[in-house]
Amino acid sequence: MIQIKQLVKQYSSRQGNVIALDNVSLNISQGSIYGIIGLSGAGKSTLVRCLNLLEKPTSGHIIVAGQDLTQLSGKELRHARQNIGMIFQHFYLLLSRTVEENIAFPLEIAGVSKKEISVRVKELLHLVGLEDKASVYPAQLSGGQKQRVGIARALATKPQVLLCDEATSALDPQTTLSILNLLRDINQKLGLTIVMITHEMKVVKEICTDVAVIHAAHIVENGPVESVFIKPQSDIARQFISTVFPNELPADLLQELATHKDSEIVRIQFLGSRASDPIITDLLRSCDVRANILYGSIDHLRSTLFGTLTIELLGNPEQIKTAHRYLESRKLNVEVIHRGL
Ligand SMILES: Nc1ncnc2c1ncn2[C@@H]1O[C@H](COP(=O)(O)OP(=O)(O)OP(=O)(O)O)[C@@H](O)[C@H]1O
Repeated sequence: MIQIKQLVKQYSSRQGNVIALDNVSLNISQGSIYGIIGLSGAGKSTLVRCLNLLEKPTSGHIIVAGQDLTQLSGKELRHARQNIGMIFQHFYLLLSRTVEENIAFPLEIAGVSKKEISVRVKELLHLVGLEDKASVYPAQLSGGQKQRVGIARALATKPQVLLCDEATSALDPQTTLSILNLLRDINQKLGLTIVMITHEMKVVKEICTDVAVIHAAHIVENGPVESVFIKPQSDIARQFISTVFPNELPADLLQELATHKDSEIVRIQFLGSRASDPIITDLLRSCDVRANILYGSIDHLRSTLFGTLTIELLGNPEQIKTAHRYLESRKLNVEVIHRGL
């Protein structure tokens, strides 16, 4: 649905040139919820603004639904943008207009008839659960309700793509979850492609199907969320994952464990139904090793269970090797944290 090809964005200022995006390429498939995560200054906002050409790329191509936006004239671009809705951290609602007038705004600009606008606004109010707020002003709404209006307004022209720039960053955790659930429902109901720009891994964990990690103007890794969580390739991805699945052992415990002989500390990760398997009992029954459980957690990655278990395997090198082979035969991801053989 969206292809980003060799995108470069350079800003020039008195202090010199800043390369905000350096040769960024990504494919975002139709119907996905694609998270783009990075620290402050990584280039996320620049990327999302380039996606609908609010920011003109220095070079590269943005292809949305087969159309290269970088090649369009002003008029063609305005038309193409109707296919790309956008919501923002600070909502940007028109304060002098009621909820229904805010939602109607893009339809008025698109020249839709009053009768059609009225029907469409009712549908949208229903979609975001704000039927009873049609005539109130933004000042009378909570943050979550304001974002619902933002979503309804963004969907007014029936876009195929919704860009979300830190859409839940101004909301409390409970409201964040309700907005994320709404976005997931809309993605499923309408087959909408959603791009979520965020600095919070919990957003990715809750609803994204795919994720790209952006760092210092580069995409450092990307792929289906499960693959990135199970086998992160970069330190920055590992750091983000540890904010939602903490798995670090206390340093003093690690130091003490490091003095053990004939021991290996491993982290085992499992997805889906494997999370409920009695792995440790099976391991101890099948292999002649002892196991010391150090840390375990289990939570959801979207709707799939994702578990982490850190254990110390105790035995001679041959016994530990056999234990590894056994865990691998169970299709578990095993990472060695320390080897004291
Ligand atoms: N208009 C501009 N002029 C000059 N430099 C800019 C401009 N906009 C962004 N930058 C620089 O480009 C880099 C990327 O900024 P960007 O706002 O895209 O990052 P971000 O990941 O969205 O960060 P944040 O989460 O803090 O908004 C930063 O070094 C920033 O200082």
